Amino acid sequence: LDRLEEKEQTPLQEALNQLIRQLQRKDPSAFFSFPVTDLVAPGYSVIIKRPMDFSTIKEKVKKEYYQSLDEIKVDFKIMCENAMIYNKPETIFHRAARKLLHSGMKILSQERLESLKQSIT
Ligand SMILES: COc1ccc(C(=O)NC2CCC2)cc1-c1cc(C(C)=O)n2cccnc12
Repeated sequence: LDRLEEKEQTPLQEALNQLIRQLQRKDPSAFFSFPVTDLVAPGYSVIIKRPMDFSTIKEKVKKEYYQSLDEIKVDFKIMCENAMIYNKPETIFHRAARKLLHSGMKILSQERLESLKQSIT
């Protein structure tokens, strides 16, 4: 394939991107769409050792980093937990993270992932 042609998406990549779309709908303020910078969050890069956001997760899907549906759950949880570590409980970001984690765990539930796995094989 020459550089410009989009590579075909694998079934796993399609399923992962479908899950990410469902998860991002639960982040209407787009607080989790892009990496948090030290500009908007002073000291962030010192406090948070494993930054994660939806754009990074999508990049990892594109680079075929995830070998199974379950692996995206790890990065999704890190992304939400980072926000609950850095931001104080009463902030809009901490509250948004707790809500996103809760709804995301339903979207990424074992039974949901199991049935998606059937559709991939
Ligand atoms: C990609 O990150 C963001 C993008 C946009 C915004 C944003 O719209 N901020 C305005 C709402 C109050 C100012 C906030 C954030 C943001 C996310 C976060 C997270 C996820 O911790 N954050 C923490 C402290 C300050 N800002 C943020």
